[in-house]
Amino acid sequence: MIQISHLSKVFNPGTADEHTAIHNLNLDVREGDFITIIGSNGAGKSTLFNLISGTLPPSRGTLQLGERDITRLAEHRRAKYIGRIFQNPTMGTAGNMTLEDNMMIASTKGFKGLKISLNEKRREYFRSQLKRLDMGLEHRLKENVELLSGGQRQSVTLLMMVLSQPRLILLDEHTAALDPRNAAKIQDLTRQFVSEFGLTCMMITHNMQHAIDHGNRLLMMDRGRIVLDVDGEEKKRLTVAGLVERFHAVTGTEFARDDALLGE
Ligand SMILES: Nc1ncnc2c1ncn2[C@@H]1O[C@H](COP(=O)(O)OP(=O)(O)OP(=O)(O)O)[C@@H](O)[C@H]1O
Repeated sequence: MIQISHLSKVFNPGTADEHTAIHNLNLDVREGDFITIIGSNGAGKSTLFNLISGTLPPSRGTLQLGERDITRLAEHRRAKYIGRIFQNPTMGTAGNMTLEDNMMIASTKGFKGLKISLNEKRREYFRSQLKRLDMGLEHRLKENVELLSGGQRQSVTLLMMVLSQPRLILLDEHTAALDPRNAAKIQDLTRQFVSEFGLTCMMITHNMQHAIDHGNRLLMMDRGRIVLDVDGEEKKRLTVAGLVERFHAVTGTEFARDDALLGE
């Protein structure tokens, strides 16, 4: 579905600050894959997402989405196919606009959508979708999104993303800024949407247990490389202790993130 070949990213090339954040990385994401990604600090996880979404151009290598080479495709044009949710719950929605206008923009992919009719039929559709979140938001269509809590806002972002039907969804620690109850709620919704809509999804998490509990495939990154790629039955058998051990075995270093082990 998405094929990443010999992808490299070098920051500040030719200077004293030169740093290779992604090293000759190869990855074939299959249709319907739900991939969780863990890695030590600075492993290159967000840089990989920046390269996939087109936020950054690669130094070398190619990205192919289906039959199409998207290596040089501008970020805003990729956005139709590749959706991304960030840690910060305020980033996925426009706070000073109403919930229904936010949903209208997402469902029609652009501001011009507002000129199309936001009629009662559409409102009813938005209400029925918002009900899925089980947060009572179906009664708050006319409220500005900035009035919602972080957890509610991130749920709306997730719902809007799913409804806009991108081919690939990138979740960049999308629950890390939420309190544990809301984080668990969003993780549950993520799991539910992925299976219900058959989404293809990549999720960065610092929580090893989440990485084990979610998805069908797990990648571990270290210093710009994928050092572990596990799926199927082997993934189901993973444990946090086992992952830490394997990280040590393949990299020769300790996993440098305490929060990953503490499950915070
Ligand atoms: N714009 C940039 N300019 C220079 N160096 C960068 C830039 N973006 C990232 N880096 C460096 O590239 C490396 C990988 O960073 P990245 O943010 O992708 O890691 P990460 O795995 O997401 O880490 P974390 O878990 O700490 O968020 C780091 O050493 C980082 O300092």
